[in-house]
Amino acid sequence: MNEVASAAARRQLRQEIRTRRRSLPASHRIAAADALANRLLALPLAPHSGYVAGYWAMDGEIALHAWQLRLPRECIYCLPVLCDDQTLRFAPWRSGDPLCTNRYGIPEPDVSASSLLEPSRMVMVVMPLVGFDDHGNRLGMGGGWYDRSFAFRQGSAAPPWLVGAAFALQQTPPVQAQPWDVRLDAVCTEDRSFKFVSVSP
Ligand SMILES: Nc1nc2c(c(=O)[nH]1)N(C=O)[C@@H](CNc1ccc(C(=O)N[C@@H](CCC(=O)O)C(=O)O)cc1)CN2
Ligand SMILES: Nc1ncnc2c1ncn2[C@@H]1O[C@H](COP(=O)(O)OP(=O)(O)OP(=O)(O)O)[C@@H](O)[C@H]1O
Repeated sequence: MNEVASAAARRQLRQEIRTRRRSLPASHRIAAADALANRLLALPLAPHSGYVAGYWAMDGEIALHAWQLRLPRECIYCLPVLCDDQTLRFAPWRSGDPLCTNRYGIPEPDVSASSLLEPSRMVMVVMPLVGFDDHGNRLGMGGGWYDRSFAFRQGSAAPPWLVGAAFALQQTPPVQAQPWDVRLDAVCTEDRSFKFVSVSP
């Protein structure tokens, strides 16, 4: 299959996938969030303790609430916070903790700057995405937030483990990696898990 290479092709692919994703029926979303949680918890790289990052689903993204609720007791669920240096930090968040909205209208923990955690503190990061291919390439919303925040993983091993979460319909033909792209270690959908690295026990 032809590689998706040009910026215009990526833009068009993003729009098509986002439109299809938004039109998924609620019944599928509910079952998919549950199946996703099972798959994320069953990954060989899934941690038993430490900080794990999720996201607040928007724009029809697959939801993480089932995973958050079923995490091992020693794992601390965190949400991303947009920072002025154009990278993400993370903050622990449980249902009921205060939230504010960021520039995209996405809720994020309402905490002081001093309690934000660096991306390198995470053991596992479940990343939102628009599209993914079977090599672990990720097409995001186009802001470069995750690539900038986890650029250090281009030259170093996990942790943090980087795991994409998506509906199966978000799989794309091979996407040409950009120089700044950070490859995913795994992708979980409601249907299957893709593992792009080997994990020693
Ligand atoms: N749930 C979730 N949280 C996330 C991300 C994500 O993809 N999903 N991000 C992943 O990086 C970061 C935010 N990045 C984003 C980048 C662009 C747009 C967006 O809506 N863009 C609009 C137009 C731009 C605008 O409104 O200013 C669009 O494309 O329609 C949203 C989030 C951090 N948090
Ligand atoms: N490590 C980096 N250093 C500097 N700029 C970067 C880096 N990573 C990405 N960018 C910038 O971000 C822009 C958007 O990148 P890209 O289209 O790959 O975003 P994305 O992965 O789709 O977005 P997101 O991570 O927000 O979902 C790029 O044009 C690039 O200029």
